Amino acid sequence: MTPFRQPLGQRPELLRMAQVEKTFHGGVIALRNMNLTVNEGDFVSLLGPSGCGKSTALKLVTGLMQPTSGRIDWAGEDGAGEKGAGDLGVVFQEPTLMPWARVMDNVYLPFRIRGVPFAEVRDEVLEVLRLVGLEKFQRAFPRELSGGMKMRVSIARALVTKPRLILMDEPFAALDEITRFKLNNDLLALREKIGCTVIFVTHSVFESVFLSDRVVVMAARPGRVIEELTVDAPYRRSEAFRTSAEYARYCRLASNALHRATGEAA
Ligand SMILES: Nc1ncnc2c1ncn2[C@@H]1O[C@H](COP(=O)(O)OP(=O)(O)OP(=O)(O)O)[C@@H](O)[C@H]1O
Repeated sequence: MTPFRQPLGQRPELLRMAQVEKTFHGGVIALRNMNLTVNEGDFVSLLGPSGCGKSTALKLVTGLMQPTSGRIDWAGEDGAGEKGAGDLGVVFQEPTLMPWARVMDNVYLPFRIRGVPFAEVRDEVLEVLRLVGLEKFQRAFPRELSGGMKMRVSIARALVTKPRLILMDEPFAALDEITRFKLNNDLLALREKIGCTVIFVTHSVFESVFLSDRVVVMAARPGRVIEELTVDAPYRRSEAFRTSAEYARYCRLASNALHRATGEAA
């Protein structure tokens, strides 16, 4: 059984942040005593007010930025291990595509960086484009695509290497509401097919509840986790879930937690 089909309490641990602190030059304490465990198959949203350190937490998980103190440990490593490039896929708010390259070449990029010839991974590139619904646009250039389509390319590029963990930093924040709903639905369908683990940063209570099985609420100054809400509603979630009393109840709980987080920061 893929881990995300297992009950939350029974999934193997993937990643643990323990008492992580990040202080930037100039003395800004972005995170202090940040504790978070992510298990294989989890869809975890980091929800919190602006400046509470959500993006900093993601950057620390990538290993491109180091904590000032505390530990970030990965299952199966002794704690000091470097992440293999195939272990992480990252999607940002801006799709950050190469404008001069066709869709298929943008998606091929993570392999090209590793020196893998296109012929060897052509099938993987086309398969992931099919999964995000863009197989007909494989030869298009980014300028020919809508904002939502560019984001799909960015997601395809993050998924093409089949990473253990996908990090998403407000990927849909710049999109209109209808496109955002559609991409939320499609992201869950993709997860259903691929079974990946996701850490998803968002400001949106509605988005976090719709997507996640765990909503982790953070407070600012200093940034840290203050509450966690388990969304115990079955996947695959549909429009019926989006309009259900159950969804409204979870949104109310998450919204109250966010108010407490903001109140703590005031
Ligand atoms: N490179 C940096 N140098 C100094 N301060 C920084 C740096 N990066 C982030 N910060 C500060 O650290 C704090 C946390 O920033 P971060 O971007 O992680 O928050 P966030 O929750 O993702 O915010 P938002 O939701 O607005 O994107 C903020 O006060 C920010 O100004």
